[in-house]
Amino acid sequence: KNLVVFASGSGSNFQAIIDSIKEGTLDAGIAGLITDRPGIGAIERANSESIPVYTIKYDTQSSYTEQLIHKLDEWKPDLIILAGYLKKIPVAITEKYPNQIINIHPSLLPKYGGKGFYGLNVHKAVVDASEKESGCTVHFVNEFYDQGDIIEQKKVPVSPDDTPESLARKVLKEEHKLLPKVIAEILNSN
Ligand SMILES: N[C@@H]1O[C@H](COP(=O)(O)O)[C@@H](O)[C@H]1O
Repeated sequence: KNLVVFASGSGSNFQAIIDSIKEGTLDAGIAGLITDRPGIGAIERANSESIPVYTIKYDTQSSYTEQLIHKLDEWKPDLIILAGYLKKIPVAITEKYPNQIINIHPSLLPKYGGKGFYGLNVHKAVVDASEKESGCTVHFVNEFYDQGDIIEQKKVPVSPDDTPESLARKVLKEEHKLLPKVIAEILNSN
């Protein structure tokens, strides 16, 4: 089974997928990594595994869509994974790959999701609201940020002395377990 991963940052979730394949807990291959910016940690991880990388040359929305259609036609994914990818997926792609695109988000959606909620500011909002628990969510991707059907969530307790940084570390640890697990479940159910 063929995976295509999208990332915009350090790529630790991408690495969790690579490690699960190496450990044999995920029976799949990674056809390629798509990024919207150069020089990120995810690209270094791909290079050390000789995984092909495509960096989008973003000028117009239509060329963005065309580049994605072209690359995905070439790499023929069975499943597309957004692992810390910040740019919106065009509706032409979500319609072409219904229930074949998943995203991981570092909160218990629908809380603290949507435009503007990404990275550390999610955890800052959780701590500022004195939430007792947070967590992470894997969901299908549709044309609205973080609003596709929820597939699975993992809860993480928030302790009174948690900072956004310490909470982010706790949640990221659970993300690295949840994402490969959900990918395996989807591939096994197809
Ligand atoms: N969408 C969010 O962005 C962060 C990316 O981390 P990494 O996978 O690039 O290390 C993760 O917390 C993920 O949930």
